[in-house]
Amino acid sequence: MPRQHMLWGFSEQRWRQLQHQMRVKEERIVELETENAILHLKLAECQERTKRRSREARLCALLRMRQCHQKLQRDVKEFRQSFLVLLQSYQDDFRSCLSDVMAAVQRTQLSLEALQACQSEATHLQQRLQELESRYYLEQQRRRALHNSLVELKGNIRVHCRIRPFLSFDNKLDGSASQNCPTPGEVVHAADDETVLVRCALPGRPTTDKTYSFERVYGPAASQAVVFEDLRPLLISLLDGYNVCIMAYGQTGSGKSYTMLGPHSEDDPTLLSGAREDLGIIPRAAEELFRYTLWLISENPSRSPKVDVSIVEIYNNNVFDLLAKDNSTVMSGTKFQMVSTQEGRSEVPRLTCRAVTSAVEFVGLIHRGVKLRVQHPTLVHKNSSRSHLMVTATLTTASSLGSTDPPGQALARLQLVDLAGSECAAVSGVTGSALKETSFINRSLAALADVLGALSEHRDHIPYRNSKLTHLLQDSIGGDAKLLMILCVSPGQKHMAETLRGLTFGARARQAERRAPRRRPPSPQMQKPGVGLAGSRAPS
Ligand SMILES: Nc1ncnc2c1ncn2[C@@H]1O[C@H](COP(=O)(O)OP(=O)(O)OP(=O)(O)O)[C@@H](O)[C@H]1O
Repeated sequence: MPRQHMLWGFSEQRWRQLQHQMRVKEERIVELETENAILHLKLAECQERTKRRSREARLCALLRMRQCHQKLQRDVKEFRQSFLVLLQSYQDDFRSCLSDVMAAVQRTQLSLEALQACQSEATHLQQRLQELESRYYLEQQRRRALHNSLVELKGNIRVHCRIRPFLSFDNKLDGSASQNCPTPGEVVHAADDETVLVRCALPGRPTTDKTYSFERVYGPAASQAVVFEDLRPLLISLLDGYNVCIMAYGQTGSGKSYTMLGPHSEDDPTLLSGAREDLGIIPRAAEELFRYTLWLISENPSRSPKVDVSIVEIYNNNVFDLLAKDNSTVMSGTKFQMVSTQEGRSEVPRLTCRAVTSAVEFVGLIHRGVKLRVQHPTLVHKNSSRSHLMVTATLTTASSLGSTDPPGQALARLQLVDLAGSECAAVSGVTGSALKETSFINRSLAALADVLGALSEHRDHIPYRNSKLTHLLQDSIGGDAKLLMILCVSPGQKHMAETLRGLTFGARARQAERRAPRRRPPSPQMQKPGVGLAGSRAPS
């Protein structure tokens, strides 16, 4: 080496120095290699640790995943179970709903069948109804014909006789009581429902019995209701288009006003306030008339039946409009002339005619009219009516819009008449102007007797125009109009002469028959079924 280093020019020292340095370097290399080995070792350890940790982490993750999986499995299982339960309940619900629906469908099916059965039944019933309606119409025609034949058989002019009770004023007048009578002084009796018996006992002569027959005879105990019930069927003729007249005839104090109106006096007219059972024919007929109008409306609402009322009194052969009269001055009312229309009807032009909508309103008008009626006290009784009272109710149909009926068609007329008393001036004790009244009364009643006589003899000329009374009654006591006369009779001996006259008058009147029906031809509207009064079924 020394040679070498000498060759290269290094000194020994330098050589040594380099050698030292080399050794140091080698040592350092060893050191570094050791360190490197250590580091390698550490690295290997780290790597090992890292591997182990990552393995552990993976294991943990796997474990967690497994746990999750297991939990999920459990959840799925639970969910499945609850789903199954739910499904089961849904299925149950569905089954029950299905059975409900099926039941409902079945029920609907049954209902449908029932409905179809009902529909066919309804169709059948409708056909039946139509059949019945046409049969009803035919029956209705027959009923009308039968009812009319019945009324005609009984007589278009009928007489009912009513014997009033023996009253205190009869006693005062009657000094000549018959010993043969059950009640002293009472000589007129109802022998039966159709016969009046008058026991005639004249001084110095043997007692003789006279009998008179009428369609109906009422004794003193007969109530107002019984009297009305017997004439009610006659009012039904109004519905068939016939004019009807009900009049009370009889001597002064025999009970005409009582029968027609009810008990009343000038100071206390109980027409409105009196007991129901005391009501006379006029208020009862008013109720009946409105019962008919209600019934007509129920049959055919488009017909709107209407009732117009006029009230007149015939005093001294003059016609006075009681609805136009001034309350304070009794005789200040207008006198009316009568005319005959082209159709031959008797009418009083400009007569007040009030439309009434109820029986109460109707009776209210009569109440007002009756208060204005002329009355004078007579020896027989203090409230003697000195005029004929005539209440006329005209039934019309005021057809409403759309109805086929002609508007305002007059269908029938009801006349209710309370005649003034027939009397013998000597018995009633009237003088002066009252005597003149008596003469007018008797003359008009004689004219009535003439008309009835002419009718009974079937004369061609009926003297309606001989008095205002008969002229006004022309439409009600001729042709096919129905007249019912209530012959009122006092039972006392004192009135016997007048009673016998009245009974003879009544017996003659009942023979008054028309020769052949002269009914005015029914209007087209009256021929239709269910239209107009003629086509109506009479209420029971
Ligand atoms: N059936 C009867 N029951 C009870 N009282 C009666 C009956 N009929 C009449 N009267 C009574 O007899 C009296 C006379 O009756 P009403 O006034 O009715 O007679 P009238 O015939 O109308 O008389 P006039 O013609 O004079 O007016 C009255 O007091 C009345 O109350």
